[in-house]
Amino acid sequence: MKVLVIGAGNMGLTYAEAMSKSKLLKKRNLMILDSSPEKILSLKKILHFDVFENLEDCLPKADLIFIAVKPYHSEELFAKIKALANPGQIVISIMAGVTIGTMQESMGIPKVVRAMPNLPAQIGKGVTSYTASKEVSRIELLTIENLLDTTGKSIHVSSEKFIDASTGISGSGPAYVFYFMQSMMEAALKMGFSANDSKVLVSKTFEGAVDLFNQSDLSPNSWMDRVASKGGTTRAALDSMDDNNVKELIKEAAYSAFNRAVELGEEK
Ligand SMILES: NC(=O)C1=CN([C@@H]2O[C@H](COP(=O)(O)OP(=O)(O)OC[C@H]3O[C@@H](n4cnc5c(N)ncnc54)[C@H](OP(=O)(O)O)[C@@H]3O)[C@@H](O)[C@H]2O)C=CC1
Ligand SMILES: O=C(O)[C@@H]1CCC=N1
Repeated sequence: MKVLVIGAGNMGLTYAEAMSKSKLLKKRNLMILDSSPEKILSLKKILHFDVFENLEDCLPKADLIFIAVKPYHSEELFAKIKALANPGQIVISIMAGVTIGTMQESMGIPKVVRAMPNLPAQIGKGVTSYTASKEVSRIELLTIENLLDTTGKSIHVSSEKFIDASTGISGSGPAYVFYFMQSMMEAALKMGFSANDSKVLVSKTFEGAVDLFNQSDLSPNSWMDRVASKGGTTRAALDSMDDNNVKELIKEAAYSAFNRAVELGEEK
């Protein structure tokens, strides 16, 4: 099986590295294409895969086409792919919003998988949701799941609605965590800690809390109760967040990302 990754950015390069290093692909079965000349130069220094500058030279050889460009680059790319593709090829797209129907029609390829990964894929700790058009067979889907798992954990979802929804939870989610971290680091700096101490205090707090959560069946609410003493400091902070409606605002933010994913699909 030959895989072509289109778009060597944050996500495309991450998947190219992970898939080419896994035992799933034989040597030299990973091709990568990017439109930026500087990126091509740096990619050529990486030895796990073959680098291409023109679609004509690589697309016809691919069994699986992994699309990792920004949604606003997709329309132009699809038209070029359509001229070279054959209907037996399989497309996996990680683009936010762009629907399976649009991809089938614009590329003339019936077998399409839509997936939504997240940035921790870069360190093998990503989570990816995926769903497929009915033309993709069970065996093909199993192979694709194994490829997605090279960057972490994947979950199959029953419809594209859940791809847009997981964009609002896990796809964009790392940025919400960084937002919270940034806010806490700014508070620590204001309290007089050095930049380095602020970073250590905040990052270790996140790491420890997530590890605790993962090692038990307790809900986040139960863990909050274990930290908060009656009339104590944590309760003062949690009450302040509740008074300011922070939980509702976070839910609203996740819905904004979900809605934006749906909107991106409608813009096509
Ligand atoms: N970043 C994230 O955390 C996540 C991103 N995604 C999705 O992944 C996709 C990629 O995002 P990300 O990796 O951050 O984006 P990047 O901008 O980092 O990477 C995209 C790359 O594709 C290149 N490119 C653009 N058009 C073409 C083309 N026609 N042929 C070949 N290469 C092309 C770009 O080149 P140039 O820079 O010259 O335009 C760039 O190098 C997006 O659709 C996004 O929705 C999904 C989940 C998480
Ligand atoms: O912000 C975006 O549109 C992409 C999709 C999920 C994460 N980044």
